[in-house]
Amino acid sequence: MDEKESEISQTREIEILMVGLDNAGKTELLYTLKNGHVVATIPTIGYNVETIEHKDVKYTIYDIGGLKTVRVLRNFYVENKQAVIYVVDVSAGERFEEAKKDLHDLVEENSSHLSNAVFFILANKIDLVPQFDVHSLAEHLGLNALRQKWQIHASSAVKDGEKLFEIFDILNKMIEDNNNK
Ligand SMILES: Nc1nc2c(ncn2[C@@H]2O[C@H](COP(=O)(O)OP(=O)(O)OP(=O)(O)O)[C@@H](O)[C@H]2O)c(=O)[nH]1
Ligand SMILES: [Mg+2]
Repeated sequence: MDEKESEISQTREIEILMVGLDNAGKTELLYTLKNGHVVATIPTIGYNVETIEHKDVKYTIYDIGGLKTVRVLRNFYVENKQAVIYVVDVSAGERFEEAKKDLHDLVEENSSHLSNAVFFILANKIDLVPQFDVHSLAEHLGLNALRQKWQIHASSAVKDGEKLFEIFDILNKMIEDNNNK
């Protein structure tokens, strides 16, 4: 790698939209990643944005409040996002249908901006239901209907600690593969 190339790779930036229903655990995930420890959260009325550096890549994450009245805000932040992290509370099975509709609404309402984004579905709060089958969530959410690349992974924003950084490694690879397709 010559000097110029290495300069470019060091300043790589990835913008991520993080969405999902209220109480899914988005803000907990964001600040556990940012601060390295669990924080007390309150429902997000608006959004949070943080930049986190990991292995020479800067990830800027827009965490949009999921309450019904707040979530429309996301439509103002979809531009230039290479990835969407869609967070689902796996302990709230009664809300899977609502999450499915919400996810597909997001994609339909922003089809041009998100046409080349990758989708990272986080089956969060897995610590509360450790036996939960993540693949069944893919079916509940109708992920096979998505035209974009997607993956689904389990997480616990309160228990996983440093392991959460794997999200970035997987996302990075997904984005690279997507750009080279
Ligand atoms: N047990 C457990 N609790 C979690 C997990 N992630 C988040 N929580 C808790 O769930 C509650 C809601 O988390 P938030 O991060 O505020 O949820 P949110 O998705 O940002 O919600 P909105 O801001 O309303 O959209 C908080 O009490 C968190 O501590 C998890 O993985 N496991
Ligand atoms: Mg929040």
